[in-house]
Amino acid sequence: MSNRIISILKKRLARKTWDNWFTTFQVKKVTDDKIIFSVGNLFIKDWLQSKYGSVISKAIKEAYGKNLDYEIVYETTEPEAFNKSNESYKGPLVKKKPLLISNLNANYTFENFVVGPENRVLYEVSLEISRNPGRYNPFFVYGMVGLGKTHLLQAIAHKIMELHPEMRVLYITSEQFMNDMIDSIKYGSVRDFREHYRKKADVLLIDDIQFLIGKNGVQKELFHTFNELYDAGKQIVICSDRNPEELNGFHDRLVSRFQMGMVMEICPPEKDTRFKIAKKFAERESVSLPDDVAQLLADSVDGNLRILRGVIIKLIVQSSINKERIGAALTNQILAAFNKTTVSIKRMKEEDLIMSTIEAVMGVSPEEIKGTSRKQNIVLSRQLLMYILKRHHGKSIKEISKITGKRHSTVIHSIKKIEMSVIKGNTVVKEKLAKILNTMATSSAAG
Ligand SMILES: Nc1ncnc2c1ncn2[C@@H]1O[C@H](COP(=O)(O)OP(=O)(O)OP(=O)(O)O)[C@@H](O)[C@H]1O
Repeated sequence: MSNRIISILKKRLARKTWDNWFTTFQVKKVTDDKIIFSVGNLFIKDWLQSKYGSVISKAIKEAYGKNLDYEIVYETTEPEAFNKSNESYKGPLVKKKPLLISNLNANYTFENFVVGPENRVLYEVSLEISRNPGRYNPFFVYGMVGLGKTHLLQAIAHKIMELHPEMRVLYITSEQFMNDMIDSIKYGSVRDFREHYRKKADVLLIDDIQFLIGKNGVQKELFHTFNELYDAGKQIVICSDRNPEELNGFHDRLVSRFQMGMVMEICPPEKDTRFKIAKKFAERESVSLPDDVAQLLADSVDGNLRILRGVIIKLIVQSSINKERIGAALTNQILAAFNKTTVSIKRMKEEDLIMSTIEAVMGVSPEEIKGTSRKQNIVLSRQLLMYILKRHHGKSIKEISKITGKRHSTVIHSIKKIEMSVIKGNTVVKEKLAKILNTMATSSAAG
């Protein structure tokens, strides 16, 4: 009979709804007058009760031929952590004046976030988190590059500040967290660093967590920060380019913390949504985009929305310089130029892209990098390549050794050398590294 309720529900609900909300839903116990269901996540329990209560009641009636009460319970794999957090949460701990302790992009709001069917649930959940910070913890959003993760994170931050002005909201990238940690070690201010992250924020939003892959020391620090905030019932929101299980090289205990709350994927926008997003991008620049142009863009550019935005910005700039109307002709021209660059970038292997960027920034060719010269600039370029391959692209020592033709011990030594330079605050190395990474990010985003 219990299987029957599950199959009735499956039939009544859309596939996407089932996948989003009901995959952990099970019949736990049936008594004469009550059915107890269990789910694997606290947020889902509340969400099902408030949004799908009547569907569940109807399924019970269909299965048993009568109305029966039901209850949904949450079965945790980490009972202590969850219970502790719920008991201890009694609203924001720091009741102070509205205080923004991070820089947010004013455009990244819910109002500017175009919602299509592919991301409606994610949008609703994000709003719900903003209304009840600390209740559904943590909230983990993952998805491919340029799909709006940062936008959504910051929209949550904006909304929480609007609805709960007493809360202190801290938005950071994980790279910033790492740099702050390194600086605090360097300047002997670890206590201040911990105070800042563990005590001052009521809401912590961390962008691009995948940046910490392989960075064990920073992960350890983050783990303690996470636990302290979590135990105090403070909201944690995290985003990443991959789901928690795919965060290879992350401590298991951190991954399991990420999985304790709500994990949701941000999906690529469908064509109709891209049309609306194109209009919104132009509107953000105070320009009205004709429908035929928005349609052409929605048909031509999919995936990374930063490319769509890049095309629209170019379109606006070109039309203003040339005093030319924004129409299909100009749009096609700009699209063609964009396609050339993005296609050639896509065709490149990541190591070739890094090497060509190093060549542009350092003036050292791939042949010189793979060669045996001990010239200072060439050695530094070689070490930077190995460091980026390891720390930013998760390549193994073996793979890096194959790409560069260098021995394992040389690869390990080179990576350590750059790491130490960053920790010690060597400005030349830090600046070159930042320039290479920024150049790569810009070229892969927009060509
Ligand atoms: N649904 C949306 N509606 C309106 N604008 C959007 C939407 N999704 C993304 N954008 C815009 O697309 C651009 C890229 O989004 P964003 O930087 O948030 O992507 P991301 O997923 O964080 O990328 P990355 O993985 O590189 O960090 C931003 O200008 C953002 O405002």
